[in-house]
Amino acid sequence: MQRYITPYSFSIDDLSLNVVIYEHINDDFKLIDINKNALRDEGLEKESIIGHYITEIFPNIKEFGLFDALFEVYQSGEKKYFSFGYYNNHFISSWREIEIIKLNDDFIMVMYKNISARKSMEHKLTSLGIIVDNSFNEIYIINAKNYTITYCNKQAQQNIQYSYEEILNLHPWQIATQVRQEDFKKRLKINKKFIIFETQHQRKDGSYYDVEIRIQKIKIDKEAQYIAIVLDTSHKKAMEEQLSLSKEIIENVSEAIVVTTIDARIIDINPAYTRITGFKKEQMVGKNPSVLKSGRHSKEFYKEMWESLHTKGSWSGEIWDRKKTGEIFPKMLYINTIYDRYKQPKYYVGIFQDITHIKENEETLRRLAFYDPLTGLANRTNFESRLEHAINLNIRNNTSGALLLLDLDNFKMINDSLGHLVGDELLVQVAKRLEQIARKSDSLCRIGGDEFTIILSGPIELERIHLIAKRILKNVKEPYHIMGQEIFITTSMGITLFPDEGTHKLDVIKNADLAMYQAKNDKKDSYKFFKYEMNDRTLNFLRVESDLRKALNNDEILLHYQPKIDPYRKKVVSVEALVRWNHPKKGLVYPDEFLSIAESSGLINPMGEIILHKAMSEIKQLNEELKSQITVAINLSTKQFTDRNLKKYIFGLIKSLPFDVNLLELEITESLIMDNVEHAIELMHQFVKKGISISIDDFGTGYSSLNYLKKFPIKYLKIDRSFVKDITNDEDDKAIVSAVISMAKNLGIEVIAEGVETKEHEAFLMQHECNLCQGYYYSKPVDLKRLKAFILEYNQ
Ligand SMILES: Nc1nc2c(ncn2[C@@H]2O[C@H](COP(=O)(O)O[C@H]3[C@@H](O)[C@H](n4cnc5c(=O)[nH]c(N)nc54)O[C@@H]3COP(=O)(O)O)[C@@H](O)[C@H]2O)c(=O)[nH]1
Repeated sequence: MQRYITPYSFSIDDLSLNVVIYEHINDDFKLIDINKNALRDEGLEKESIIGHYITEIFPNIKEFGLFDALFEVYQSGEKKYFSFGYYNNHFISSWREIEIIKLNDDFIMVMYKNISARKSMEHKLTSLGIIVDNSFNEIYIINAKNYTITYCNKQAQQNIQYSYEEILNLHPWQIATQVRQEDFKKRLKINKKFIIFETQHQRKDGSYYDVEIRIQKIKIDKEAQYIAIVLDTSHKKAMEEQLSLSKEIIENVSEAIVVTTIDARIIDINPAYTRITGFKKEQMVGKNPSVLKSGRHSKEFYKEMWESLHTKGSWSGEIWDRKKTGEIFPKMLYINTIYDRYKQPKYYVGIFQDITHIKENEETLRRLAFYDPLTGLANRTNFESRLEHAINLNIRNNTSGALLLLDLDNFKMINDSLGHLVGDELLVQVAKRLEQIARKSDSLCRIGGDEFTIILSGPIELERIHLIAKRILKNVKEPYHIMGQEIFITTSMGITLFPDEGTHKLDVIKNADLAMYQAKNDKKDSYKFFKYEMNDRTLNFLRVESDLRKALNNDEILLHYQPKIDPYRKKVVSVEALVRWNHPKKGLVYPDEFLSIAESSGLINPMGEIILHKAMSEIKQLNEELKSQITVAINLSTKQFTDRNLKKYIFGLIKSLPFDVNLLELEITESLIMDNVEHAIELMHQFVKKGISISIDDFGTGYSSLNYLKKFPIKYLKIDRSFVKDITNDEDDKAIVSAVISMAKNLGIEVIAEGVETKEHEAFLMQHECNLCQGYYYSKPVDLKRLKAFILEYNQ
């Protein structure tokens, strides 16, 4: 008999809901009745559960809150609705929506429906919403009728930088701004499942990014909508561009590139690889790069390469390989390992360059560093190291070697007159002749313009050295036929023995140099053995002499002029020509450094002629330009004065230039006259007769003989600057200078004071009626241009 009473007049089996009746007994709920729907839904047999407690039927019932809910309703009598997820093994397997009603006595009615399907749909929709919202793609829903955007996800807002509300006010073509409105609509109208196209989206700030848009027509709530899924492809595009750039670079670089698997099978090569080796891609793919092996390297070489690849992941070095033609060539190879994402070696990439030309250049540079490009002989650097080696060898073997240093005589003249091409060819031919004389074990070098050396390796006897030296002189002076001309040249040679006369290369070279200069100065076309008497002073003398010889030909001799002043009229009346040497290496050289050498080597005569010619023509030009009558005083040295040609030369110049003889003054020293008084007086008279003035230079430093002075036809007497220097404070100098001035006056000789450096000097000299003054107080010796400027300013 049914003991519970439901609110319904019909049986619980007639209810469409699932119904279960429990009775509260012993703090548990015993299942009293269950309707058919519930049995079917739960898949239960009525007999197996009737009379069982709920905690027996659902052992984990307390976990779902149902037990507590039953108890609550039992105690309060109040109806209770709630839903719960029923789960097994922690997974919700089904959902129930429940109404619990207290019946009569201790009975409780539970009505419920299985809402799993609805719950699952709700869950799906929520998940989809989350997915859509959080998708990395921009997602838009567009109304198919008016093309307004009705939805966009977060990514869309983030990418185009508009707010959700702002986007809802936009049309798709206001975002994909490069697609015109009509085109956009046209594309959507094409009856396809979905359309895909690439364009760009414009952000709110006006900037663009690449996108791929997929649009599909769907129905939402029976309304036609477009769903647009937009993928930001800017990274992809950039990667594509990067890739295509990399590919382009690989295809076009001049370096060969080869990619191999880790077991060294070629998988790719670039066009430069084919260009360099001659092998095409199809011939190389699958092969081991070692097919190019030249056979030049040892097994150890390759072993080391692989070891480096395995331990360091890279190798680089020069390697010789073979081209398809069989030709062996050097290459600079860099191999690197490419690793996969698990840091495992995956490929090797080899990059190489054909360095044949670099090797050739290195060889050329090596040759240039050690060999003379014109003759192919060893150059100075090479010579010095060979000499050092030869000295050491002879020291070890207790033998003697010899160094022969040759300098061609008057080579410069040939070079200058016949041109450098002839000069070069002459050097080449001289080198060839010397090569024929030197033995294989001797070392022939060209150490400078026209300087050659031969190192005769020891042991060598003196007799043989003489023999070789004579052969050299003989062979060198044989005529040369160059560019249709017959040319003659001789050489001067210095010889020294080593280690006997020097154990250091520089000493040996210096000795040979000294001997060579000696040969050149004594008699060209000769050789000289070094002697210890040839010391540094000699060498300097010989060098200066040799350089001076060149200076005369090279127009290195020039003149400076120092004005002589009439202090009463404040006028430049005369100038003294003072020689200077514009040395190609040392710059301006003063007479103290070269005059005595010029004198003792006899070069003073040709140099004196240059000075006379320059001084007279330059002052003639100056007088013409300034319309002046300035006298030029030219110094004459003893050797010049005794030169028979001097008079002829000066008279010749006066005539040929022509030069106003009244403006020419010759300065000679007392000592010059005293060397040969009769000749001097005779010559002076001849000059004076012609109209030339004579002045006595450095008066007071030599004989200062008044007796003689009376006999000399001189116009001026120059008081040496050593007396003038102290005239303002040295009583002796004061006395000497005033005496000389008055004495000269008595003899009708005018006085010029040298070394006037101060106003006081000038004042003293004027007080004693000195005629002319010369010195730094007015002007130092200056070049012609500055002299002109000085005269213009001073004579104003
Ligand atoms: N045979 C030739 N001898 C020449 C020629 N040119 C110059 N010389 C002689 O060389 C000596 C040195 O001359 P230089 O170095 O040119 O010196 C001259 C002046 O610079 C110097 N001088 C002139 N004024 C002063 C001064 O106020 N103070 C000072 N400390 N030095 C001064 O004196 C030299 C000129 O001397 P001098 O000839 O005696 O007037 C010198 O002996 C020259 O003669 C040449 O072409 N041929």
